[in-house]
Amino acid sequence: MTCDARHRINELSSPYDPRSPSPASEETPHERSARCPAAAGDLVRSARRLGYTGLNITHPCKQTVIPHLDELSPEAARLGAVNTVTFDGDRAIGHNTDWTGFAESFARGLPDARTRRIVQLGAGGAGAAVAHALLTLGAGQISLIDVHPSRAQALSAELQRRFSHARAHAGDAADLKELLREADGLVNATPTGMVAHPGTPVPAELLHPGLWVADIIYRPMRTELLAHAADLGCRTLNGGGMVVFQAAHAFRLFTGLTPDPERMLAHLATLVTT
Ligand SMILES: NC(=O)C1=CN([C@@H]2O[C@H](COP(=O)(O)OP(=O)(O)OC[C@H]3O[C@@H](n4cnc5c(N)ncnc54)[C@H](O)[C@@H]3O)[C@@H](O)[C@H]2O)C=CC1
Ligand SMILES: O=C1C[C@@](O)(C(=O)O)C[C@@H](O)[C@@H]1O
Repeated sequence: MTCDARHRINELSSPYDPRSPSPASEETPHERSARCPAAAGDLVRSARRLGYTGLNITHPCKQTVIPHLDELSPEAARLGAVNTVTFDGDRAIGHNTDWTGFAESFARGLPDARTRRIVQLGAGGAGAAVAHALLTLGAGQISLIDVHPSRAQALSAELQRRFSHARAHAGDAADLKELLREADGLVNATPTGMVAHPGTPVPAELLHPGLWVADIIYRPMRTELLAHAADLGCRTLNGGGMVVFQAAHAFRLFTGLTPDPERMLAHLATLVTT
């Protein structure tokens, strides 16, 4: 759930924090993002009281919401991140459909891609879900690179514990050229390339036609990285599939119904036109 949606819920229920110095509508974006994690528990309680069936949770609340839940699905517990909450009577249950969303998108979009060695940029929340999906699908080894090396090291240590020591390691940005030369695929799980953060996280000259390249950014669908990769003849996967399938899986949890992903993908294409 976005902060704006949360504001709407707060307007319907009692204010979540009477000590708040300024009404939500007057907050700066910085103030708003600073209070989001702290408000997660109040939000879950308000939504339950108002009769919501469930919620989607987004950055930066996917971890901070966990202490306010009664139960986690096994995968949400393993990942330590929740993007979907369902209510079952009085119980709030946390799920993670980011990783299943990426897994389904990857399996459909690059069905026979070699996954012996993969380089992944970005070891944040979405990066954790993507790496978990790739290793669950059978990837041999993932090299994680992040501008904050400690994040790549922490995620790699978690993946080693969850899968095996040999299947994840934290790489150094200085070794990117070498790592890509040996790799079957590259995944961008950083914000670099978004409309708000233009550019590419990998210089075009480091790409080669033997790589498949996946980007989880979906605004724009064709990032600079994907454009360079496609020009070289690489197989590419955009972020539209992940966002659609994580939503489809959440919808199934909320309603018990399986939505039509083709229709959702077509609809997304009309919404994201850049
Ligand atoms: N398709 C989808 O359904 C989804 C897509 N996303 C996309 O994934 C992006 C990342 O989201 P989160 O993981 O939640 O953000 P985050 O802020 O938790 O993690 C991003 C990570 O990337 C690192 N980073 C930034 N620039 C880098 C660079 N040039 N090279 C290496 N590392 C770099 C940061 O240090 C950080 O650790 C978002 O900006 C969004 O575009 C996120 C969630 C779902
Ligand atoms: O991170 C995201 C994106 C999202 O917040 C959205 O705005 O569509 C929905 C979340 O379920 C997902 O995990």
